[in-house]
Amino acid sequence: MIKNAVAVVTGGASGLGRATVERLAKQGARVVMADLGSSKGNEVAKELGDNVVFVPVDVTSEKDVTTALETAKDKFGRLDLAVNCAGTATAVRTYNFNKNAAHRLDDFTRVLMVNTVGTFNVIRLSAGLMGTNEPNQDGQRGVIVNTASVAAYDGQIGQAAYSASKAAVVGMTLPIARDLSTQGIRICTIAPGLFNTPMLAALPEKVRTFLAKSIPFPQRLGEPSEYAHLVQAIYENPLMNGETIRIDGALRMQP
Ligand SMILES: NC(=O)C1=CN([C@@H]2O[C@H](COP(=O)(O)OP(=O)(O)OC[C@H]3O[C@@H](n4cnc5c(N)ncnc54)[C@H](O)[C@@H]3O)[C@@H](O)[C@H]2O)C=CC1
Ligand SMILES: C[C@]12CCC(=O)C=C1CC[C@@H]1[C@@H]2[C@@H](O)C[C@@]2(C)[C@H]1CC[C@]2(O)C(=O)C=O
Repeated sequence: MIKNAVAVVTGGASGLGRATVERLAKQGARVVMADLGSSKGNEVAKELGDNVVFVPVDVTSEKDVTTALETAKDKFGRLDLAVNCAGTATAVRTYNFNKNAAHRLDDFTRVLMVNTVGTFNVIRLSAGLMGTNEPNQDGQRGVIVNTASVAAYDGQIGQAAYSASKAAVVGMTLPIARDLSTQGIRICTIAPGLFNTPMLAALPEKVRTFLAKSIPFPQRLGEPSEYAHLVQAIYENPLMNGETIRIDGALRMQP
């Protein structure tokens, strides 16, 4: 049960992460919201009350993530759930033949650093803290939930970096489940389709309507609360482990 659990949610100040923090806090969990110092983390944490603490974190930094985990331990006594929502996207073709310009290598690296390396950084450090928990009657010590994307499977034009970064998250899920099984730590990845968050709000209305029309059913963008619902379901179902779950209204993205 999520009540009284202690969670860390990266990217928790916006979109899917924020909805997750809200849902967990409403259900009686205590949450460390980890997001960039430049995010709205402080404001959002104040809105959500005493069971939510904001810690400025860049997920690619060992020091920052360690500070967030120490906050979970010092303030709430333990860590039961880590949710990786921090992420960034880009839309650049591999080669722009009109401008004779190749995809910048540092753009590719930046997306991989945040989405892939940042996710792994949080997983490896969270696992250490969860490993110190007393196991429950099933032998479980903790749960980790990652966020990939349907772009891991059907990436669109301009999505080489983003799709590669998310496919890596899908790829690491099973081996990590195997690595952490000895300590009773489960890990699953969610692959969202198209969700109504600031990441998509940046696209023109016409593009968003076009994208939503490509979803078989329901033919609309997903609500962040629907993602948060799945995080809770994964936490509460002891047999879910090592798997990536699409939540996408049967969407298969076109080129
Ligand atoms: N919105 C959508 O349709 C979809 C989103 N996703 C993924 O879901 C996750 C959440 O996305 P949204 O909520 O839509 O985006 P968002 O842009 O609303 O939220 C992302 C959050 O991550 C934070 N962040 C970015 N870089 C960070 C870093 N280095 N360290 C710590 N925090 C960092 C941002 O400050 C922001 O608060 C991302 O991983 C995204 O790739 C996947 C599929 C679909
Ligand atoms: C590539 C997309 C769609 C077309 C466009 O005009 C701009 C884009 C940049 C952001 C991309 C867009 C689409 O591919 C869906 C994703 C990949 C979006 C970033 C997050 C996104 O919603 C996702 O992860 C979907 O699974």
